Amino acid sequence: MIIMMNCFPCFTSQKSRNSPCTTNETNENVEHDEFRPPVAATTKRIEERETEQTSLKTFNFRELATATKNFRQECLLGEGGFGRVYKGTLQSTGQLVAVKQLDKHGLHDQRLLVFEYVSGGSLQDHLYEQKPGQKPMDWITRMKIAFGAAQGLDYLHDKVNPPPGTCDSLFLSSRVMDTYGYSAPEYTRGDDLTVKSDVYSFGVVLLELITGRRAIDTTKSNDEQNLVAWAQPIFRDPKRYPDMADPLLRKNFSERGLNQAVAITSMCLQEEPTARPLISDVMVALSFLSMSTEDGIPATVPMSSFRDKSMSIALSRHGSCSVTPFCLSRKDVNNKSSSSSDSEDEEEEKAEKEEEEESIRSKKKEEQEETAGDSDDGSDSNSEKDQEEEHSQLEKARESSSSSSDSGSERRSIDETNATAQSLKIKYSYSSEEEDNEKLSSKSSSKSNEESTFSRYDSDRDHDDSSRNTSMRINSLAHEDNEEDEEENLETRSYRDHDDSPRNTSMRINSLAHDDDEEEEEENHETRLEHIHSSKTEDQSVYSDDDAGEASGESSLHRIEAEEEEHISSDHD
Ligand SMILES: Nc1ncnc2c1ncn2[C@@H]1O[C@H](COP(=O)(O)OP(=O)(O)OP(=O)(O)O)[C@@H](O)[C@H]1O
Repeated sequence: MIIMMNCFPCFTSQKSRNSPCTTNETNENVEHDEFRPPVAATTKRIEERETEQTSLKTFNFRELATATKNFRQECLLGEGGFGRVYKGTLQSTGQLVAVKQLDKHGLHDQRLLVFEYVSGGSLQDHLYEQKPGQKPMDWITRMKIAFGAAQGLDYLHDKVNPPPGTCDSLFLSSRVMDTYGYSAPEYTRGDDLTVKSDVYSFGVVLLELITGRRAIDTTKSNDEQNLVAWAQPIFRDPKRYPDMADPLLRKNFSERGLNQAVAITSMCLQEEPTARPLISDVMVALSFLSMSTEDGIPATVPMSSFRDKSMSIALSRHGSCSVTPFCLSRKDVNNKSSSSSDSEDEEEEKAEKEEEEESIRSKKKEEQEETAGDSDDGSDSNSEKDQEEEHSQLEKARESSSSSSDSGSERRSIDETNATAQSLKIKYSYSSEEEDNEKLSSKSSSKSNEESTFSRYDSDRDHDDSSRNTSMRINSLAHEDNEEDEEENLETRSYRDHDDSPRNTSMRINSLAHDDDEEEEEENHETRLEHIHSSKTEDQSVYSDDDAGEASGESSLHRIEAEEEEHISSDHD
């Protein structure tokens, strides 16, 4: 973490800067695409070694002094919060390095950190200090940089041994102090720093990329000097997201891509560390946002890509995930005018309403099951009573939702949304087309009179001839432990709910009718995702269940079972 945060603002370009400290310019063309662990140095160890886990290398002081010509002024690259950074050439290998000399007057002793030399300048140079005639950095490049940075942080959080957080606290605290504008609120509160503190700092960098504004800019008016403070009210008002974009982009980005990037940023910058996403999920989301597409609209993100479902739900609110009820298809996005936000608002309000309703139903079901467990008799009459209660609760939720949407101002904040999203656990299961069609047809006749969440998808299906439609249903579940039992209960409940229309707790997406292009793209994403997740455990691997279905050439039915934890519905109690 410590090392890589300093590497974030740097990336390579083909041309190198000439420096008297450069003795072997051919090394400038070192391949940087692939992430490699940083190199660290300390004067306390004189032997050079490689460990199996991290490939950490140590150097002796003499070697680094020679490389930097005894830390000569002409080798000075710049100075940061830690101290000065010198360019050097390792005599043994000829490799170019940047040697950061931690401030001698601080409490760091004589510590040096060694980085691969990055020849293209810093992110700040490219974002804020463009040379005359230099083109502003485009949207996709910004997303690629964010993706690369997330990969680096993911490596440090998940793969390096020892992971960040085991470093000595003195070092950590100095570093954080010097990165004012990037430090997480828990640091100011004096709380422990965790990997989620890094996620916050990453969020600040992401916000810089989106807005083209510095984390701290004292040249701006008081209320705009601190970037995060400036952005927080905007995070709560999605209509204003497009206003956040760097004006230098001249609106050359898809609105959906921007909305998703802002949504991710907003999650990273949550006040409460536990509400922030895992960097691995941020990385996956950015892997999609950084893909160039013909129409400039980012790919839809398969929900199963994420370890924590809060990310998929947050993205789905901005029209991304391919299997969520709230997302828009590419066709929909194309049909939307870039500035229109009314229909998006409606979509979001509808999604919020559905979420609230689902939450109430789920809670009710849990209670019903508990009651059924306590007493064997009288469950029918109880269930009727419960259903009446449920109905009235749903009505209340609808009323409050519609009154807030009428006022147009009482929008749920992103923070609240994320908190709700955070508590949703979603599981997937797949079955064959035959089986699914059977289930779907028996349900379709009893489809709720209630306004369908999935009407958009249904209509897509109606206009699509493809036999490879992907179907999905979302059902609410009360318990997580015994999946098989639940599966049966789920089906029973699901059918009963249809009979009880319009209080239909079973939500279905009958079609995510992909056109051929999207189908192809989906495949590409799957490949990429598999790559990203290759180091994850088997049960986290993506699409493992899908493979069987695809092998038989059948479309698969994705069933999402959403379980809401008790605290979600506490709002409605
Ligand atoms: N690996 C590197 N390759 C090339 N230049 C580098 C490298 N690391 C740092 N520099 C340059 O050295 C200067 C100081 O870097 P440093 O990392 O100390 O700055 P910073 O990111 O502002 O510091 P801090 O992390 O303490 O906030 C920067 O201008 C940066 O461009």
